[in-house]
Amino acid sequence: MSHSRPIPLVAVTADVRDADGYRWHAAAETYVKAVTIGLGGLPVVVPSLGDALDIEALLERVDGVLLTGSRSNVHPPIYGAEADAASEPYDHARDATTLPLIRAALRHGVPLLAICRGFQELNVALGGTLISEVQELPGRHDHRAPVSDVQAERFAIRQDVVITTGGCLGRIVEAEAFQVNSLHRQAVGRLAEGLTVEAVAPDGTIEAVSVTGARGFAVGVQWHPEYWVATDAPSGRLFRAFGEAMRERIAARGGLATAAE
Ligand SMILES: N[C@@H](CCC(=O)NCCCC(=O)O)C(=O)O
Repeated sequence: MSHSRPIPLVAVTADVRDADGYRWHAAAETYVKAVTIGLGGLPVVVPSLGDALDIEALLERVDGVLLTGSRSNVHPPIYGAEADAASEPYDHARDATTLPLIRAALRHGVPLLAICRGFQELNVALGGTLISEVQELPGRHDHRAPVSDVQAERFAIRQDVVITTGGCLGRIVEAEAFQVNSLHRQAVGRLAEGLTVEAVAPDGTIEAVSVTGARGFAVGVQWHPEYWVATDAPSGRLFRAFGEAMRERIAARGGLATAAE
């Protein structure tokens, strides 16, 4: 059976958690649901196996990569900073997987959407740095999640972002400024050379980037478009653009290989 509108297969990155005597590789439901609801894709959670994961084989089979958010932080020595208790928790297995995955996806032109930690991984993967506890820095606002036991309150849309004029994100979301949610303690420090700023917060925090001259869709956002993808216009447009980029690549590669063909 061929699809008139192909269903992109989307690699979704996983956190590593230890519980009940097992090591789990997991992605939050909001991300995998956003792939289905937001772009009509088929999510596949990719274990953070580091060198044991055949990234080239993965990228041959998937149509895009979604880098998820996480409460864990990229290990600071990776970008030349000191590791201290304040920047914990870490997820070394995830770092060892996502950073090479980002570089390989960009090399092959595989569409990539990076969210929050994923956005920070994109900057680090291309040689940039991060700053920790951004809320403690002079002139910066508090970008952490509101204190609440209710997820909808933690992911509330409440922070202004201003879109870079003439950038790709502005064309995607069809807006010059809008509000987003904000659930992060770290932020971009030194922007990687290969990235273009697509949005900033009022305090100057970089909130979105694109990969300069990328072969395909390659966008990262510090906020969480997955959470309100069904109801928030900029979130929905971003996921639909990600989906269309994957469908264009599928078509350019001769369509989906399906069992019936
Ligand atoms: N840990 C990093 C990245 C932030 C991030 O991905 N947040 C998502 C977690 C959502 C939650 O708190 O439930 C940072 O803090 O900057």
